[in-house]
This record gives sequence, structure tokens and C-alpha cells, in this order.
Amino acid sequence: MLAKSPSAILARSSRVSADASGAAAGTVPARTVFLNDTTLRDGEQAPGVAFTRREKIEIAEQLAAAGVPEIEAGTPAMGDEEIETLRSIVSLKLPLRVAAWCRMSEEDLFAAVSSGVSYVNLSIPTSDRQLKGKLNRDRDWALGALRHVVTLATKLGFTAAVGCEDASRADPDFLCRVAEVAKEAGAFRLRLADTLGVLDPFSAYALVRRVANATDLEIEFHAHDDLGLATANTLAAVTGGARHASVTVAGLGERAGNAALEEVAIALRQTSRSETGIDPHALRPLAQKVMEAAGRPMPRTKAIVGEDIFTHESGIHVSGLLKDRGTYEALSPEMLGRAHRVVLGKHSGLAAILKALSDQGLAVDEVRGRAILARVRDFATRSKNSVSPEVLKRFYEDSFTEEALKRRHAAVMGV
Ligand SMILES: CC(=O)SCCNC(=O)CCNC(=O)[C@H](O)C(C)(C)COP(=O)(O)OP(=O)(O)OC[C@H]1O[C@@H](n2cnc3c(N)ncnc32)[C@H](O)[C@@H]1OP(=O)(O)O
Ligand SMILES: O=C(O)CCC(=O)C(=O)O
Repeated sequence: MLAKSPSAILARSSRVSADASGAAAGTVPARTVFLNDTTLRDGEQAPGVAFTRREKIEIAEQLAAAGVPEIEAGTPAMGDEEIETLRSIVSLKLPLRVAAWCRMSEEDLFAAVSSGVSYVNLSIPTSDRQLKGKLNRDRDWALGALRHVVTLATKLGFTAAVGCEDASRADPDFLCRVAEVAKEAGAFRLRLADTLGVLDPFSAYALVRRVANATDLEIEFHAHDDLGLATANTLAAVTGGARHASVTVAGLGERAGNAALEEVAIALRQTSRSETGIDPHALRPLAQKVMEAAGRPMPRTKAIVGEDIFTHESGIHVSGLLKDRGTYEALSPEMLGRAHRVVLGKHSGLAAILKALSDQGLAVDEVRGRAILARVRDFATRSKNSVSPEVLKRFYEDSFTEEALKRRHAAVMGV
């Protein structure tokens, strides 16, 4: 058993250095918002997802390479395997903070000591619904437990943050009181969790603003995507005063998942010019790695990292893009290390056909171009796929045959 006895842990507490988890040495980009990635903790809580130690290590390395300043790498209370994995990640001395998630309990905290992390997120339910419903406790108990466990964590040498589970359904006055006690007990940050994903951007803003005005603790916001609003709520929380956003790669997480790291990083940059220090080029390889390890396919439409996000088919769009890319492209593919692409399919128009032919050194007049377009549409509908350059070339060659001439005639006559 790796977890040590409380007395053994207290005896060595003075040796727990604030930098044991490899907090960054070297160049750190100027950030205005800090993304705390919890792919290895809340991301892995997605049903059926179970990373191996090797996968966790590789994901941690990629997160560091992408410029993520802090990761929540696991839950020591889960036992020896998780503790050993956390130790392996800490031992890499990556240029990021490695934190562990703990319930507000001595037992979890002692397991965290065994894991070698320096940062702990100590979580306590803050809504009456959860306090009563799952713990059969009340607010006074919560404040007492918080004071006791955070004080102990500080004595043990941890840098401790307090996680307010179900903060979005909690009494805001009570959250302010939690912030006060957390601060007195030595916590450095308060995490407001929208555990059930019930907030919208207006209520997320109001909640964070309210608590941020009442405390000088740094605020982190942790969103869930049950209403499809996790990223929007995270941006609103940042506007409300949160300097830290809890995110996961590709939004992997409990139920509908969390706020996606790549969405929050790029949306902040595009909409409010906030800098997170994340390398945009690293986002797609990172998402591919995480989805592969999670055993889940990445939706082609996934914002920022999906296969199709810079691919255009519709005739009107392609016609516009050919004249001026800015007509249908607001996000730069190059900024994300990607390339703009046009495909031929059911929604193509003549301009796209002519351009695709000319890319192969071929030219046709409008009538033949429209006949080829009719075949492209037919092919795409039957095959449910785009038309490749090879198939297009065949349509081009066919367009000289008698049969094609007939088809062309029918197309022109509309029969
Ligand atoms: C919103 C979130 O994402 S919270 C994080 C969720 N993460 C996880 O659950 C991580 C994976 N979990 C596990 O491996 C296990 O549940 C463990 C190791 C944490 C606990 O395992 P078990 O001892 O078997 O307990 P079990 O899972 O059945 O129940 C959870 C216990 O934690 C208690 N608990 C829940 N939240 C807290 C809290 N913040 N502080 C203290 N205790 C808590 C529950 O009341 C329950 O205890 P009880 O059985 O005395 O009522
Ligand atoms: O309390 C916390 O630390 C957040 C836990 C969590 O993942 C959640 O509430 O969704």
C-alpha cells in the first residue's frame, strides 16, 4: 500500500517543497488567463474512459508542450495505481504545476502526500442540496471541515485551493463565507464549479462577479457542458473576474463534458484578446492524442480541432472564398497550423468545378462544366462522399463521350 500513515506523513511534511511538482522554470508566456487542465482527472471521469499510466504521462507531456501552466492529474484517493501514476507525472518535472483532486478529508489529503504533488484542490459540496443529500451535513459542518483540512494541507506543505462543488446551486452568500474561511485557513484559490452545468453566461458572470468582489482569493471557474454552454460560461466567468479556467482537451468529461481547452484558449484570444499562453499549433495533435487514448472518435465538426473546420463545399461559399478568403473565413487556419481546403460535393457550384479542374491543368466551357457538376452532385449523393480529383478527372474525360453529351443536353434543357 503506498498511502502512508498520518503520523509518518506529518513527520515528513516539512520536506514537501512548494516546487516538488516541477512548477515552471524557463520561459513562461505573459498570460492574462490561466488554463488549468483537468483532462487527466475530470476528463477521465467520462464514462468508459480509462487512461493507462503511459497515456497519462504522454498527455501530460503534450499539455506541457502546448503551454498549459497547470494540470489536475488525478485523484489520489483512488488508490495505489493512481498515486503511482501521479508520482510518475510529478517526477517528469514538466514546466507546469501538477495538482491532485481531493475530497475535503484528511484521508484524501494523506493519499495526496503519497502522490508527491505540491498542489491540491480540496473539494467540498457547497449547495444545501448536495450537503444534505449526499453527505447528510449542513453549512456549519462544511465550514468546519474546510477550515480543518485546508489548515492541515498548509501545514503539510501543500499549496491548497478550495473547490466549491455545485457552487452554481449554492447560496452566493454562503460561497462568500466559504471564500472567507478558505482564505483564513491558507488557501490560495477558490474554484467555483458549475457541477451540473446549469448556468448560462449571464448567471455565470453574475456568480463569479459576486464572489470575486467579496474575496481577494484568485477565482477559478469549472464548467460542465450539459446545456452546451460550458465554453460560453467560462468566457463569461473570465469577464466576471475568474483568472483561472478549468478545462479539458476536446471537452472530455463527466456526462456532456467540460469546457474544451482549445475552445476556451482560442475563443478568449479571438473575442477578448486575452492571452492564455497556449500554442495554437499544438491543439489538434493534443486533441487527437486524448481522443485516441479515450477510445472516442473526434467529431469532424469539433470546434478548433475537428477535421472539417476549414473545409468548404457550398458553391456560394467557395465562389466567395475564391474571390476573397475573408468572405467566409474568420478564423485563420494558419494560426492553428491548419490549411484551408475545398471539396466537391452535392452543394458545389460551377466556380468550384472550374477551379478544381484548373488545379489539374484542365479547362472546360460553362456547358460542360455544368454537366460535370451534375455528375458531381449525383456521385456525392450516391456515395455520401466528396468527389476526389481522380473521379473529377474521369467525369471530365466522360464529358467528351456521346453519353455525356446527351446528359449535358438533358441538364441544359432541365429534363
Ligand atoms: C463533481 C466531481 O467530479 S467530484 C469527483 C468525482 N470523482 C470520483 O468519484 C473519482 C473516482 N472515485 C473513486 O474512485 C471512489 O468514489 C473514491 C475512491 C473517491 C471513494 O470510494 P468509496 O470509498 O468506495 O466511496 P463511494 O464512491 O462509494 O462514495 C463516495 C463517498 O465520498 C463522500 N464524499 C463525496 N464528496 C465528498 C467531499 N467533498 N468531502 C468528503 N466526502 C465526500 C460520499 O459521501 C461517500 O461517502 P459515504 O459512503 O460515507 O457516504
Ligand atoms: O469541486 C471541485 O473541485 C470541482 C469538482 C468537479 O469536477 C465538479 O464539480 O464538476
